[in-house]
Amino acid sequence: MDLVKKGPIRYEPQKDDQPIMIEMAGVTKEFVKPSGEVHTVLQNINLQIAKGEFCSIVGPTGCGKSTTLGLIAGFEQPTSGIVKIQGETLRGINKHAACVFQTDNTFPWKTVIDNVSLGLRLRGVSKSEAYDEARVWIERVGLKGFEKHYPHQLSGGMRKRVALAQCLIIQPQILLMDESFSALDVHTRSLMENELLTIWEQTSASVVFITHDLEEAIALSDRVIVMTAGPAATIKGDYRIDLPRPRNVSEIRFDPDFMKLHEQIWNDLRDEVMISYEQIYKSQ
Ligand SMILES: Nc1ncnc2c1ncn2[C@@H]1O[C@H](COP(=O)(O)OP(=O)(O)OP(=O)(O)O)[C@@H](O)[C@H]1O
Repeated sequence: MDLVKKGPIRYEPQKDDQPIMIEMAGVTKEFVKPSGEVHTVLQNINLQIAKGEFCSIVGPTGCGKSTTLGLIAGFEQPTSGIVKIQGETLRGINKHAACVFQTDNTFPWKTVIDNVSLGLRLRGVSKSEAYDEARVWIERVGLKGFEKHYPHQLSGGMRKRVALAQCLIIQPQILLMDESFSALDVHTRSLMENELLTIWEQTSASVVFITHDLEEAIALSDRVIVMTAGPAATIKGDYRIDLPRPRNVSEIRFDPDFMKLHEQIWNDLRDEVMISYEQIYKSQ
């Protein structure tokens, strides 16, 4: 199985029959430290993600995964290079994208139905219509009966479902997920991963999923991108995950092809993790 592309090339979508949704062309991102020193986080990132593609990004801690997501969301602007969404240069916030972070996106003073319907209300949809649509999404994420509950009355997994419904109700073309399930216990996490796949398969959303967990990345994705250790991180490998769908994330881990992919990608990732550890050790 020769699934990896390496070297200074443009990383193209695996769903090559679909139009490009996200493009990063020659993207470099620098931050200026309080000392005035320039810190280059990302260096010349070239990446294309197709419509409907599920793409995970893995890499050592601090390499710039969240920064990459922030650039696609439009929270950050590239220092050089371009981010394009559906062929248009992104200026300001990406209106096609919704984000699910590690911490809850829910508003604690709003009920589940008010949290979930909020995105539609902000787009001018009437309360009754927004509530009707919210009920559909609340049921879809398995929270029927909890419409009137407040976030503090729910478990962490249930709050994550609210956050997902809150994002998905606006039918985003891009779903950006930053370690979204990492705070969940292992059982809730696999349930949520399977539910995410079921919902995603019914949409044409492109997903960019950041995780530290390589198994999670392989189990969910069409494609896993490995980043190098920073500073000036770049893309080291781009792996096609040609495992059959629909997938059960708990079962797919025992597939021999999964294990082979895991070994191959981990070989790449491990070297970067070791470089990152050395850097942290030397800086102490
Ligand atoms: N707004 C900012 N100002 C200055 N430096 C920043 C800013 N945002 C991120 N950085 C720096 O950029 C680097 C990459 O951070 P980022 O959060 O993107 O990495 P990451 O790969 O997501 O990390 P982790 O895996 O630990 O979550 C870090 O050195 C971080 O300190």
